[in-house]
Amino acid sequence: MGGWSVLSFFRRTKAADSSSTSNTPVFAVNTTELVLTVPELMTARDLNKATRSFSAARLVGRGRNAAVYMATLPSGAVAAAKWLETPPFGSSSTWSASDDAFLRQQVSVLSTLRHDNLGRLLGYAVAPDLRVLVFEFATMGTLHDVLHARADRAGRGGGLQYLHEAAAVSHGGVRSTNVLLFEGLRAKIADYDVLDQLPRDDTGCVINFGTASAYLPPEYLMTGRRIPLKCDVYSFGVVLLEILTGRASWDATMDPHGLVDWATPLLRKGGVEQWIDPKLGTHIALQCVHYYRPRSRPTMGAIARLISGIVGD
Ligand SMILES: Nc1ncnc2c1ncn2[C@@H]1O[C@H](COP(=O)(O)OP(=O)(O)OP(=O)(O)O)[C@@H](O)[C@H]1O
Repeated sequence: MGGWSVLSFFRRTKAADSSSTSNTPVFAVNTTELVLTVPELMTARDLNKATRSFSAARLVGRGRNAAVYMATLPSGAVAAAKWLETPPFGSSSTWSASDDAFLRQQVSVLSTLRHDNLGRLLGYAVAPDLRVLVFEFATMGTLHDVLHARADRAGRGGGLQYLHEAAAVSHGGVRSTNVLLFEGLRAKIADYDVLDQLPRDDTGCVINFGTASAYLPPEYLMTGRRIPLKCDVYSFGVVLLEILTGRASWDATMDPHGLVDWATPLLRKGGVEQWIDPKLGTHIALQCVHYYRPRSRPTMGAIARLISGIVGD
C-alpha cells in the first residue's frame, strides 16, 4: 500500500472544527480544511512529484543528517520533506536493516503524538534509496531564524511538557533550529528523538560537536549517561538563554564559546533583574541549565506553569 491516492483524508468545515483541539487541521484549502489522520507510507514517485525530484530550487535547509525540501501535496498544501541522508548510528552512510527498523519504530512513535505545539508527521517513505519524513511546513522558519521577534510566545514549552507528561517520551534534540514557527508565531517542536544520536568515543563520552553539544548537559557530555527528561530540560534552558541574550548556543567569538558557560556567570552576577524584563524568565533559564545536579532541574510541567504565569495565556 502506498501513494497519496490511498491517504486517509477526511473533510470538515471550519465551523465543525472550531470547538475541537484534538484534531488540529493540517491543510487549509479555501474555507474547507483537510485533515490527514495518520502518516502514510509514500512512494518515491509521490515524493519526486511533490518535490520536483528533490530539485535544488525546493531545498529549504540542511542539517547534519538530512536535507529538507518544500513539497507540494496533491491537495496543493505545502509540506516539508526531510530526506534522511545518513543512518542514525555510526559513521557509515549505508543504511542497515536495523537502521531501517529503528526508523520505522520512530515513525510509529511519532504517529501517536498529538499536540498543538508538536510539528506533526504527515507521511514517510522507507525505501532502499530513500528515507523521508514529511512534516507540516513551518511557514515562518525556525526560532533560530527569527530569534529577535516575539520570542516570548515561542518559549512556553507546551510541546515538551506534552511529550514528557502525556506521551512519557523525551525529545533528545531540543534546539532553536528544532522550534518551528507557524502563522501568528505559533511555535511547534520538531525532530523529537529521530536520528538524533550523537557520536561517542570509546569511553561513552559524546564527541564534541560544537553547536549540537552546546545543547547537551555536562553529565551527558562527560559520561555518556543522562536522565532523558532532565537532558531535555537543560536543552530547553539553552534555548531560553538564546532568547534572553540573542547569542547563539555556540559562538567562536564568545569566551567561553558555549552559551551556558558564557551567560550563566553574567546572569547570576546579581542586579541583572533590575535591567532585564522579568517576562524574559532569567531565573527559569538558570534553573533549567543547573550544572551539577540534573535532578534539581525543574520538570517541563513546572516550567510551562511558570512561563504561563509570567506571560499570561
Ligand atoms: N517542518 C519544517 N518546515 C520548514 N522548514 C523546515 C522544517 N524542518 C526543517 N526545516 C528547515 O530545514 C533546516 C534543516 O533541518 P534539519 O531538521 O535537517 O536540521 P537542523 O534541525 O537545522 O539541524 P540538526 O542537524 O542539528 O538536526 C532547518 O534549519 C530549517 O531551516
